Amino acid sequence: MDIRFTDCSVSFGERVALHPLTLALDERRIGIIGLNGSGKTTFARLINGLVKPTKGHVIVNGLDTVKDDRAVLAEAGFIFQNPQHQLIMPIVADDIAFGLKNRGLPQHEIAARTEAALARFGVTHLARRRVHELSGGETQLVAMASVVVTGPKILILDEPTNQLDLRNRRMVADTIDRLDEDTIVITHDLELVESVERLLLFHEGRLLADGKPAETIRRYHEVAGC
Ligand SMILES: Nc1ncnc2c1ncn2[C@@H]1O[C@H](COP(=O)(O)OP(=O)(O)OP(=O)(O)O)[C@@H](O)[C@H]1O
Repeated sequence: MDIRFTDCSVSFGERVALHPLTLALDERRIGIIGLNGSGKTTFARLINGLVKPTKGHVIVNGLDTVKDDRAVLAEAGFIFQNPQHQLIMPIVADDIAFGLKNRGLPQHEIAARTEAALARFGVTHLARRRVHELSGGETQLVAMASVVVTGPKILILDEPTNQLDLRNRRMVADTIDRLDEDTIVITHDLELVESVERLLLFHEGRLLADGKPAETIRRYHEVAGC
């Protein structure tokens, strides 16, 4: 990935969610940690243009998140903290096909790509299931398949193991590890980011640490006071 933040800040009314930040990200595996409300999600949403900078610019693989907003959405896929909210169609396979239909692809290509995405995430057996009947782990895998099928180069995952039991957590973590796409993972699950190439720590809307996981996690314990 090639993501550049230039003097970028975000305010919601009076509240500063992100203080001015200049930063370049070019690793394949990046993690983001920090206390609740520290600015992690705001930072991540800047990357695919869901949040626009109040000041400054964010450039993602050469695209400006304000000027090229549609192209940025295609470049960087976002899997939300509660992925059930991003599943739109009632049936799993239809949900995975939805983004492809929107792009006007021919039916045979939609069918082939949907099938490949189901297989890639190990959810072929769930193709005809209702999305609201899926377990937490299944929902996470289907949400990843629905985003990845459209071909983003970067995947942003917001707390992907939140609320998963030990087995589903392991399955989702292994799936993330094997992704070909570049990933940015926001999490409170420190095990999930202990082997990323670069780990960022946000605190009160500022980037407080940025480096190898062990050192960033040490700083996190310091600011958390435990
Ligand atoms: N749309 C919004 N409108 C107003 N304030 C917002 C909005 N989005 C975020 N904030 C505020 O910005 C700050 C940073 O929020 P953000 O969601 O980025 O934190 P976070 O580190 O992801 O938190 P968590 O771990 O709890 O998910 C918080 O004080 C939050 O209340």
